[in-house]
Amino acid sequence: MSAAALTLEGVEVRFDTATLRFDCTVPAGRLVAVAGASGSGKSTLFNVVAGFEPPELGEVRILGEDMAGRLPAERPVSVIFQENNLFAHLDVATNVGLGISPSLRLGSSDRRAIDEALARVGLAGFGKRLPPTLSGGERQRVALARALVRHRPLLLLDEPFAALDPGMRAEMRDLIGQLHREEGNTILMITHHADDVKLLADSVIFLHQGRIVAHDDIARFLERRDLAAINRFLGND
Ligand SMILES: Nc1ncnc2c1ncn2[C@@H]1O[C@H](COP(=O)(O)OP(=O)(O)OP(=O)(O)O)[C@@H](O)[C@H]1O
Repeated sequence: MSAAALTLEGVEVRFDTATLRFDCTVPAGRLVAVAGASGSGKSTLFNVVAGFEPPELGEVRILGEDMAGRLPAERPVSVIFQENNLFAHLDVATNVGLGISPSLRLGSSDRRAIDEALARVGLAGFGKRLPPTLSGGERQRVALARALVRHRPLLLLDEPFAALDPGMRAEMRDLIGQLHREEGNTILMITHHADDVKLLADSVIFLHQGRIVAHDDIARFLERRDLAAINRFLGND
């Protein structure tokens, strides 16, 4: 049997005012929405997986490997945040190149890979532009291109559409769906929008007060009526 993309086993994070506990197994190749009210623990879950928040207890495994002691840069993970994923003073191609080589030692095949990734996200010819001259949607697509050249098996998207208008949201959603189908990677995506869940995710991790209270295939999740927090999220009466 192939290893799960992600396993959280007895993971516990303690803050002054909250203790969060996570247990879940995400099979490889899924596009999982991570949802829940503000303060339910979504960002903390991502921080634990990416290595920014070492848990007090428990084990984080990615593709079967224990991540204990592995720094964020050493984990097979890429993260895209809501905003500020790019260095404003570096052009688009250089920002993407950082995904290949943090010291920017780039050969000609690397430059081809950068151009190819920009083309895949619909930004062919944007290489020399500086991030402040791009729209919010374009900047997020540059961040996606950088994730593409990294080829990490696990991609964490922390509300990647939050700063975008509805038209750009829909475009980004389509692009992420398409790239996920092409790459066959595993994606976890935090969202506050039921539409993103319905249109993009194949399964859902739903958090409530620092616990994963549901982890369902999308069809089962949309039928749930047993938890008030999920009803609120889905807009059920
Ligand atoms: N560094 C920290 N120090 C103390 N408490 C924290 C810290 N980070 C998170 N918490 C607490 O942990 C809980 C979960 O926070 P978290 O940011 O993970 O929620 P969230 O679901 O991502 O919220 P939002 O949707 O508002 O971003 C909250 O009670 C929060 O106050």
